[in-house]
Amino acid sequence: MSDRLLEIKDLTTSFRIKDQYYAAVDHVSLSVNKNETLAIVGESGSGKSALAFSIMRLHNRAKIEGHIYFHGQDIMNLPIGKLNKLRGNDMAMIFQDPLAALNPLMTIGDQIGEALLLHNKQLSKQDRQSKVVHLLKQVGIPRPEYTCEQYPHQLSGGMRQRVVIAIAIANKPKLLIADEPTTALDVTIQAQILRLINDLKNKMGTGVILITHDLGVVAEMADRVAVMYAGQVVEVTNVHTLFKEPLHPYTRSLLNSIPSTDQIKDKLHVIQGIVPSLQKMPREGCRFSARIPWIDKTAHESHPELRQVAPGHFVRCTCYQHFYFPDEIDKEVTAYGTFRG
Ligand SMILES: Nc1ncnc2c1ncn2[C@@H]1O[C@H](COP(=O)(O)OP(=O)(O)OP(=O)(O)O)[C@@H](O)[C@H]1O
Repeated sequence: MSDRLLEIKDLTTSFRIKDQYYAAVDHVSLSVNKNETLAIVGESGSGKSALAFSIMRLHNRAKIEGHIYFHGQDIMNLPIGKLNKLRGNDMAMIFQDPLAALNPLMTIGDQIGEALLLHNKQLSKQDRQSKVVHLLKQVGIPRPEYTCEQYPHQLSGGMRQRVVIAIAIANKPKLLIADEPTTALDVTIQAQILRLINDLKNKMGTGVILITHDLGVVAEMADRVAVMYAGQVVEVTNVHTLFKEPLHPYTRSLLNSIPSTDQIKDKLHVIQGIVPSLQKMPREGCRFSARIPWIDKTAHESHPELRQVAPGHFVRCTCYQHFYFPDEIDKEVTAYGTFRG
């Protein structure tokens, strides 16, 4: 049997602004296997959350085109009843904002209990209660029986996020999408939550899509990484290659902008500019070219596609073959009195 759990083909998600639709996710194709963590990285506005919401089919106003195969079945046209059964059961999502994900009028115990009932309607009240307590313990809540009786507003941000995670993992989903799951948490809790997601993956064979800004988390958790920029995937490879031999200028810029202890850097690289807004996003040519203006225009393709450059390693646009950082020139100028042309 195939290990392929999720296959996204040519997915485009567009939002309507005034009278026009603009693609926030632009022809994205990606896959996730069982027992695999695919990290999705990229700056704010690159389309990571829009992609996650599209996979869960949670956008109600966006136009979504393409295919999403879950266990080989295209779920794009699944009726809402079947889709609801899939969500929260086989596919679950941990949202960035825990407060928005919880019902303010229900106790924590009832909310987790409701998620459990979705999977097993026959579950007795007693079994439900003990499973809720077990889940709360799993996510590191110190007094689970007490927390069961509390409402979301009575918990700290970190505690609420742990409850959201308890709900997401309640039915041992086959696919877990975690959108910045630990941003709101302090480092010790963060490590605990990440371990929990890893345990779920290793013990249950869960496929995980992990959206994060934190490349340290990527290094620790991911098997493969997809780098997104301006709605497109610009590089996909395994985690080892991503850190050792990144190719796309954007990936290299992201990696070069993080502090490192094992490499002495004169100064961290700052990526010039910002991800353009949907309306201002260039729709032709290399979308990253405006942020690396020192690279000759001829280095970019006019219709850059994601191409395989080594087994399992995909890169968009040939500009990676000509890319260098400006301070590399500075150093050469100082050292040799020459300018690389
Ligand atoms: N409902 C919406 N209506 C209009 N534009 C939207 C909507 N949701 C997202 N966008 C736009 O789509 C683009 C991608 O947003 P998205 O939230 O997916 O980025 P992201 O990479 O997840 O960023 P972050 O890391 O900040 O969450 C942005 O330009 C954003 O403003």
